Amino acid sequence: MSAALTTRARAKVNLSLKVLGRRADGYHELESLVAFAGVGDELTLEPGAELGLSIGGPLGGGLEAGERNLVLRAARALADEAGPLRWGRFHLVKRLPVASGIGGGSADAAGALRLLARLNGMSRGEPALLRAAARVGADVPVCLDSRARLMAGIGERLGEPLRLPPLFAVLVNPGVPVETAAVFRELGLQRGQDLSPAGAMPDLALPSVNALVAMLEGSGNDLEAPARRVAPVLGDVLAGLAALPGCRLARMSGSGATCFALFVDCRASAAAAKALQKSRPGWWVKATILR
Ligand SMILES: C[C@@](CO)(OP(=O)(O)O)[C@H](O)COP(=O)(O)OP(=O)(O)OC[C@H]1O[C@@H](n2ccc(N)nc2=O)[C@H](O)[C@@H]1O
Ligand SMILES: Nc1ncnc2c1ncn2[C@@H]1O[C@H](COP(=O)(O)OP(=O)(O)O)[C@@H](O)[C@H]1O
Repeated sequence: MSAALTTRARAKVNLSLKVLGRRADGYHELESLVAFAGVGDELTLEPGAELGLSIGGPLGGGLEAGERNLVLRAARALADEAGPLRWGRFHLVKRLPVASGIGGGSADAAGALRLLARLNGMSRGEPALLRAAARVGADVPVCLDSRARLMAGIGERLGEPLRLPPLFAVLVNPGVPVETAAVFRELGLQRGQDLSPAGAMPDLALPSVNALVAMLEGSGNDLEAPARRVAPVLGDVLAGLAALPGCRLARMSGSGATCFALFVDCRASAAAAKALQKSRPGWWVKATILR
C-alpha cells in the first residue's frame, strides 16, 4: 500500500476584482489580481480502492462529506476527464471559513486534483487536470498551483505567476456565510450586458509594496457594494479594519464576506489581528502573509 499524500489548500485573496460584464450563459466576466495566503486547509489522501472523504478541523462542523463536496466532485471530474484513476480516502482538516470569498472549497478541490495527479503520475500541466479544475468551479484553476497572478474570463484565463512582494495582511470573516451566486444576482446585470471591454491582460511589472498598494488604491472590488447589501455586517468589518493602526488598505475578497487589510509591516499586522480578535471574539481573524 502507498503512503498517504498531503497538501495545503491555501486561501485565495482577490486583491482587486473588476466585473467586465455578464455573458449570455449568466456567468460574469472578471479581471482579478489574485494572491494566496499562508493560512489554509489541509488535505490528505490515503490511497485505496474506494473513493471517500472525512472532515475534521475547527471549521469542518457544518460541512457535508458527501458527493456534493468539492473534494469528491474534483475526483469524479478528473476520472471523467482522464479515465480510471488510482484514488482512495481523503481527509480534510477545515480551517478556512466556508462560503466566504477566499475560495476554501476551490482550494480543497484543487488540492484533491494535485494529490490525484501525484498518485497517478500526471504532470501539473496535464490537459485533463486543467479541464477537471475548470469543470468543478470558476476559482479552481487559479488554485491549482496557488501562485499570485492575474485571472480573467470567469477564471479560465490565467496570467503568468507573479512574484509579489510579501504583503503583511489580516483576514477577517464575521461568521456570516455569503453565497457567491447571491452577490452576483444582487449586482443586477442583464445577460449579455457589457460594462467595459475585456482588454488584454495588463502586464504587471514586479512592483514594490508601495507601487502595489498605489495600484490597488486605484482599483477596487466591484462585488463589495452588492455584497454589503446582502450582508450589511461587511460595513463593520471594513470600518474595523481601516481603523487599525498601520492599515494601508482594507477591502473585501471575492464575493465576501471575508475582508483583508494590508499593513506596513508584520508587527502592525500581528498587533492589529490581536486587537481585533479581542474586540470581536466571534469573528475569524488571522494575521498572514499574502504572496
Ligand atoms: C467571485 C470569485 C472571485 O474569485 O470568488 P469567491 O467569492 O467565490 O471566492 C469567483 O469568481 C467565484 O468562483 P467560484 O466560487 O468557483 O464560483 P462557481 O462555483 O463556479 O460559481 C458559483 C455561482 O456564482 C456565479 N458566478 C461565478 C463566477 C463568475 N465569474 N460569474 C458568476 O456569475 C454563478 O451564478 C455560479 O453559479
Ligand atoms: N470542501 C469544501 N469546502 C468549502 N465549501 C465547500 C466544500 N465543498 C463544497 N462546498 C460548498 O461550496 C460553496 C463555496 O465554498 P467556498 O469555496 O468556501 O466559498 P467561496 O466560493 O465564497 O470562496 C459553499 O456553498 C460550500 O457549501
